[in-house]
Amino acid sequence: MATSLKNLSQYSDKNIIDIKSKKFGILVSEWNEEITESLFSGAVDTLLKHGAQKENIFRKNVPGSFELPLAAQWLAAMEEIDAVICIGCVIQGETRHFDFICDAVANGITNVGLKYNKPVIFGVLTPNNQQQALDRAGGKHGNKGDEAAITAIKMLGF
Ligand SMILES: Nc1c(NC[C@H](O)[C@H](O)[C@H](O)CO)[nH]c(=O)[nH]c1=O
Ligand SMILES: CC(=O)[C@@H](O)COP(=O)(O)O
Repeated sequence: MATSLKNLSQYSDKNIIDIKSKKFGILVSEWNEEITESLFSGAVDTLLKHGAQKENIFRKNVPGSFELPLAAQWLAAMEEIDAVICIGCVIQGETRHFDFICDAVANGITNVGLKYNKPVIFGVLTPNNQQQALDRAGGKHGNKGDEAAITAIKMLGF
């Protein structure tokens, strides 16, 4: 289903586990900062809304989305981290650079979760333009950060 047909901030909150003791690493790409800060706020607000403790949410910045997989690996390797949320926004430019970054980031993040057997969430927007990004970072289509956070919570309750 296309995001335009669903709101990223609307989800079922049935069967949500107690996450008071859970520790979350959140990685935030500095590229497209206006967007990624909105995504980060959405993720944190959602975690806190469902009972996470502020002192159990650990933020680290990365230069760009391409660095998310390596940083996710560093966090996932920490025994005390229960889940990692990767926040980024890769906006299509004039060249194929977009394709290479998006593929590398998606595959890299997937592999980290599989390697460390814990939720490593893809909270990365890959829009064609700035407006599509704004629409998904607290705009008319909701906030991808909300979706990433509730996904982490649900996976911890698997
Ligand atoms: N163009 C975007 C980038 N580019 C930077 C890369 O992510 C990476 O930091 C660089 O290639 C050095 O390894 N990153 C984004 O997150 N979003 C973009 O739109
Ligand atoms: C996704 C990117 O790296 C992109 O913003 C770079 O832009 P361009 O393809 O015009 O160099």
